Amino acid sequence: VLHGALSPVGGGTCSVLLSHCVTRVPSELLTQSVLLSHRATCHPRAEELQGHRWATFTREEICAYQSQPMAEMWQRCARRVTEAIERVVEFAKRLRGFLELSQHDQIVLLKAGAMEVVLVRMCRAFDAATRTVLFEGKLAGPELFRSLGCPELVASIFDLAQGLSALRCSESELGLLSALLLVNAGRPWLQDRPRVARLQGHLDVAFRLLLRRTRREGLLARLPSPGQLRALCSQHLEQVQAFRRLHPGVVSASFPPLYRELFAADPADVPAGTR
Ligand SMILES: O=C(C1CCS(=O)(=O)CC1)N1CC[C@](c2ccc(OCc3ccccc3)cc2)(S(=O)(=O)c2ccc(F)cc2)C1
Repeated sequence: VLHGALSPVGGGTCSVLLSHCVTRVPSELLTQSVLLSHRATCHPRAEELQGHRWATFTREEICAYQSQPMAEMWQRCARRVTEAIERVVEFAKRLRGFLELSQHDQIVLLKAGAMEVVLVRMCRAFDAATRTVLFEGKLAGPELFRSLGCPELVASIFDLAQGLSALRCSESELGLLSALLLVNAGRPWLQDRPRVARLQGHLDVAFRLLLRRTRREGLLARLPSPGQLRALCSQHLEQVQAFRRLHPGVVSASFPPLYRELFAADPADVPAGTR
């Protein structure tokens, strides 16, 4: 699925015409194109989030979610996170230099980093005052997700969103942070590590210059650590396995193919030659 989504045929990249800002230095051009790619692939858009006074779910609606079967709630979340990951794939395709990497390395970087970008992007849809997140059109607290049966994972997701929203990141900061979560030369299985490292270097310089320009250098020390993001993604994988043991067949029968490919690859799915 990921391979198909990356094929240039499926929606070409839009190389942003930055003709109107001839005075900018390369790193500011890069920052601007990352910001445009980020804004184009986040939903809802920043304006919609700020302007709108989102409603919270009523007690009855929360009870309805809490009494849904576990499999139904898992399917809902799997569908929504897959939609979010598809937008992250689109964001990656618009990142200058990403599509020039080998398909193999593009897939390696997305498999390792797409979920981390979704978790970082989540803080945009998070309301710190009420500790709620936008879910299916209204603001939901962790208790709404009770029927998932994984309270620690839900708590970790909310903690991360709470921590990130306290940093009050700008869309440019979130865009460059997301780009650096994807273009990470430290990921395992990369074929052309030096090439990824060069692209990562440009993004790192652009991020640092942005932070210096806006006097936000202190942000770097307060961002979630790679270990925290990795731990959350591992917790998610453990819970997917636990869910599959409780409900054999549901994931393969009714979860999105992209979700299955990323988080529930069956040994049986692996091409015979490499089993
Ligand atoms: O916020 C987003 C999107 C971020 C990218 S965007 O472009 O700004 C559109 C909005 N989210 C995408 C969907 C959401 C999501 C987040 C993490 C996640 O982790 C994997 C998982 C799978 C199954 C069970 C538990 C956890 C799954 C879905 S959600 O459903 O609202 C959800 C929320 C809290 C929670 F505790 C569980 C689910 C949050």
